[in-house]
Amino acid sequence: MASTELKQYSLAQVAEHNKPTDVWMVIHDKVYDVTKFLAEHPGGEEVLIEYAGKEATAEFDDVGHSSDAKEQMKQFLVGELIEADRKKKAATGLTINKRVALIAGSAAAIGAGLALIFKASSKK
Ligand code: HEM
Repeated sequence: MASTELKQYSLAQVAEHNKPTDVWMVIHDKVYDVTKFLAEHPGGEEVLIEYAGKEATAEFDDVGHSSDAKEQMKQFLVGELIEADRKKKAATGLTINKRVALIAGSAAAIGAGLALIFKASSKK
């Protein structure tokens, strides 16, 4: 797998790169060193510095970055987050499980409701 070739970093290690002269950040569990990109970022260097050493996935996605931007960021990839620190993924997994549970629960409730209606109407 390609991802196993990437260097593994913890959030604590990424957090050490939190100065305007040394900016790392986490986007979708990947670790980026955007220090050399600061001055070129069309969205300005301030936002990148603000997220120096931090998780910036939600903010990156909120901007609705173009596919060009996503292509460009590959140049700054230095590694990926260690499995234990990938909170976002675990949370998404839970959300999907919850959704499935909700749908299954609703289906059961509708089924039970229909059964009651049938029972009631067959008594008449
Ligand atoms: C490696 C990481 C990043 C790359 C390569 C990147 C690249 C780009 C590019 C190419 C644009 C121009 C518009 C587009 O093509 O979508 C842009 C705009 C922008 N970016 Fe980023 N970006 C990165 C990270 C971030 C992060 C972490 C934030 C916020 C915390 C951010 C905030 C913005 C904003 C606010 C704009 C301006 C949008 C506008 O003016 O409409 N970017 N970025």
